[in-house]
Amino acid sequence: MHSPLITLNNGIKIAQLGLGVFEEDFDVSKTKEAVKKALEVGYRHIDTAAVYRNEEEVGKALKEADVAREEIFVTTKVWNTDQGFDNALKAYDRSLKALQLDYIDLYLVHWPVKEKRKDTWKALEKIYKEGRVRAIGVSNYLVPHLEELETYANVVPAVNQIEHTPFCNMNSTHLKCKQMGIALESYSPMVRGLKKDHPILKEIAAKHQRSTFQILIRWALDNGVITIPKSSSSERIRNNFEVLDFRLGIDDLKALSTLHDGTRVADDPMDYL
Ligand SMILES: NC(=O)c1ccc[n+]([C@@H]2O[C@H](COP(=O)([O-])OP(=O)(O)OC[C@H]3O[C@@H](n4cnc5c(N)ncnc54)[C@H](O)[C@@H]3O)[C@@H](O)[C@H]2O)c1
Ligand SMILES: OCCc1c[nH]c2ccccc12
Repeated sequence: MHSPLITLNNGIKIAQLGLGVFEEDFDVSKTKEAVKKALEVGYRHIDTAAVYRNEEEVGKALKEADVAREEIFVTTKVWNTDQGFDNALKAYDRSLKALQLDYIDLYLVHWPVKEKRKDTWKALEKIYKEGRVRAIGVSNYLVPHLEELETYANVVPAVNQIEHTPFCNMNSTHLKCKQMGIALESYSPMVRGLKKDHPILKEIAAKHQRSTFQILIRWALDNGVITIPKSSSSERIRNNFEVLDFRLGIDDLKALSTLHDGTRVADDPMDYL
């Protein structure tokens, strides 16, 4: 069974359910096998970043996997220390080489670094207009960042990747993205397990005979949001993908909409204003 596809604002399609490969301890030894396992299970969307220090491992997995390149959607990101026009151009070339790819499907500005984000976006527009990347986007852009981007962008981001979960719902950003035609992508969809025993989550999980992790992944999918749960465990990689044969009901979504408590696992993008 394959993930549903989302059509981005430039017409290209992305698998709505992907695999994230950020290891908090930067232990890249697990990445290659995790990506190969994910592709074997049916994932066709891999999310990495220059700062994850594992683009080489992702590239090896893509080479070794028995899946055609054109079937796989690969995202990577330009890190904060590589922002600015010339730096971002060089960073893209480094990522392309590390991944051993002829093109990247989606290239994101990792964080809206103040003073540099406009020039960084101009660099990504150059790469995109030259046809060297299939789509460009942003990450950790909230409404103020998007409103500022609207004043200088010639290309509308295809994706905005943010921390968006029932506990840290960025509904105002989601609405702004919809208004701009930007697809929303949720990172840390499982809140890194912090909320796995929440009573409302457990009640919904029991009703569907699923894990609370699967309920959190399904929440993103049923809200039309792209999501990229991370695991390097073969069993969990499979479990996280086994969410395509059920949906949450309106009562489940209403209950999950009451869970916002500000819990987040990443920095607050509002600190980047
Ligand atoms: N753009 C950004 O700034 C940004 C920030 C954070 C993460 N991301 C991306 O999003 C991806 C996912 O986010 P994340 O890794 O922060 O958190 P996540 O919510 O995907 O949770 C990952 C954690 O949950 C555990 N886990 C995974 N599946 C499980 C299961 N079935 N049962 C029990 N535990 C399970 C994993 O061991 C891992 O520790 C990252 O790998 C990265 O690609 C992007
Ligand atoms: O995309 C994940 C970004 C991130 C989260 N925690 C970090 C620590 C150091 C560098 C990058 C990150």
